[in-house]
Amino acid sequence: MSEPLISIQNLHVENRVCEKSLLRKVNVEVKKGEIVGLIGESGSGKSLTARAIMGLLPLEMNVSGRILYKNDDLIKITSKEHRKLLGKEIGIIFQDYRGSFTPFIKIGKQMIETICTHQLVRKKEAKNIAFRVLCEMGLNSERVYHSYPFQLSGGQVQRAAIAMVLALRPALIICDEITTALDVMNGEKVLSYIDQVRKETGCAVLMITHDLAQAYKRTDRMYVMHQGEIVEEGLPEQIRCHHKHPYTKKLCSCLLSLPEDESVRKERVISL
Ligand SMILES: Nc1ncnc2c1ncn2[C@@H]1O[C@H](COP(=O)(O)OP(=O)(O)OP(=O)(O)O)[C@@H](O)[C@H]1O
Repeated sequence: MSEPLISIQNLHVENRVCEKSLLRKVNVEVKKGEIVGLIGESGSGKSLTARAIMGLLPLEMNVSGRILYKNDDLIKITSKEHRKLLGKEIGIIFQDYRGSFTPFIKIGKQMIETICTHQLVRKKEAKNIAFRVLCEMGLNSERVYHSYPFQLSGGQVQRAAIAMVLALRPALIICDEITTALDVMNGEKVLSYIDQVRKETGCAVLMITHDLAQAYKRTDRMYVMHQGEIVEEGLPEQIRCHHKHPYTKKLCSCLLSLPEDESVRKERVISL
C-alpha cells in the first residue's frame, strides 16, 4: 500500500467566538493517484476541511490535530510557506469561482501571470499552456483568453478557473462542489477531464460534494461527513451496500431510488 499524499489526523476546528466545535476529530487520507470523495449535506464541514488544508480558515477559529502533506504539517507551517504550496503543489477549485479572477483584467493575462509565477516557463510557453487547457475545458480558447470575466457566462468563468488550476498540474487537486454552476453535460465533461489529468500526472484528487451519485460514480474511496464528523468511510460499493451509520443510510436511500441502469430508465419512458 502506498503512503498517503495527505493525511488529516484528528482535525478539530472550534469557533472561538461562540465556542462551537465545527470539525470534530476528522481523519481523512488521500493517496497519490486516488480520487477520494468527501460527501455530506450542507453545513457538515466539507469546505472547512478544505480551507484547513489551504490554511484559509478564519482567524476566529482554533485549530488542532495534524495535516501531513509530504514532509510538512500544514497546521504548523507559516502563511508564507502555505502560499508556496498553493497552486503548484495543491490546487483548489472552489464552488464560488467568482473570486478566481480579478474582474478588470483579461482572463488570458491572469492565466499567464499565474502560470509564470508557479512554473519556470516563458510567456510564450505559458500562453500555449493557457490555450491548451482552455480548449481541453471545451471552451473557445481564443475568445475566453481575450475576454474580461464579466464578458463570459458564469459556467464559462467556472471552466476557465478550473483550467487555470489544472494548468499548474498540482500534485493534489481539491474540488469543492465544482459542478454547481455548470449544466449536466459540462459538469460531466469537467469531471472527465480531471480524471484524465489524474491518469496522466498521477495526481490525487479530493472531491468534495453533496452529490452522492456523482461521488459513487467517480471516486475510488469515500468519506461521509455529518455535523463536523466523519461517520463512515470505505469503497463506494461498501458505502452504498454495507453502510452502518443512520445518516449514510438516509443518504443512500436517495441514491437507491435512482434508476439502476439505462434499461430501467428506457422502460419508464416507454410506459409513459
Ligand atoms: N467563517 C465562519 N464562521 C463561523 N462559522 C462558520 C464559518 N464558515 C463555516 N462555518 C460553519 O461551519 C459549519 C461547516 O461549514 P462548511 O462551509 O464547511 O459546510 P459544507 O459542508 O461545506 O456546506 P456546503 O455544502 O453548504 O458548502 C457550518 O455550520 C457553518 O455555518
